[in-house]
Amino acid sequence: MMIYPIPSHDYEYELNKDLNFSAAHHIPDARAGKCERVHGHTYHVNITIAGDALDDLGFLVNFSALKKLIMDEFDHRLLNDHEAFRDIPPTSETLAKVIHDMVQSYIKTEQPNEVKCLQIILKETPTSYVVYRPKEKR
Ligand SMILES: Nc1nc2c(c(=O)[nH]1)N=C([C@H](O)[C@H](O)COP(=O)(O)OP(=O)(O)OP(=O)(O)O)CN2
Ligand SMILES: [Zn+2]
Repeated sequence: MMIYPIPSHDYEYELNKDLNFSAAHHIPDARAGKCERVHGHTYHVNITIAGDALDDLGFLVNFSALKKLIMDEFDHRLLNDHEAFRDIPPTSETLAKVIHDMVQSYIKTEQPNEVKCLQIILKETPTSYVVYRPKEKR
């Protein structure tokens, strides 16, 4: 089991959601070596959200809603076809930021309580992962 890096904050609540999705991608540049060819991964994502207030259900954010958001967008797709990767390849780094921005935009529009996505961990292979944290914490 992976031990996650922890973002520092002073919010009262912190939520973490793990999920997996399957997708294909390629990095269209010879410098990427074998990754220039289309290949697949079971991506593992860890989403960290924090806030001081819960909604009327007692949720910071619904775990299921977070999973659905990511699965609907990326599961069983070729990531290179996604509009977010029109100008930059779908690497672990770029995908982690895209997922962060999607989650932040979702909670801003759908959650009445003020919550923030503090960190995305994106694990592409058993030996490779990235951590994305937005600059400002609040
Ligand atoms: N900084 C990055 N480097 C690489 C990325 C990336 O997203 N960011 N991606 C790839 C490939 O897509 C590849 O799927 C993953 O590479 P790698 O970790 O080298 O995979 P291996 O299974 O071959 O690694 P082992 O060291 O044999 O476990 C490449 N680089
Ligand atoms: Zn890959």
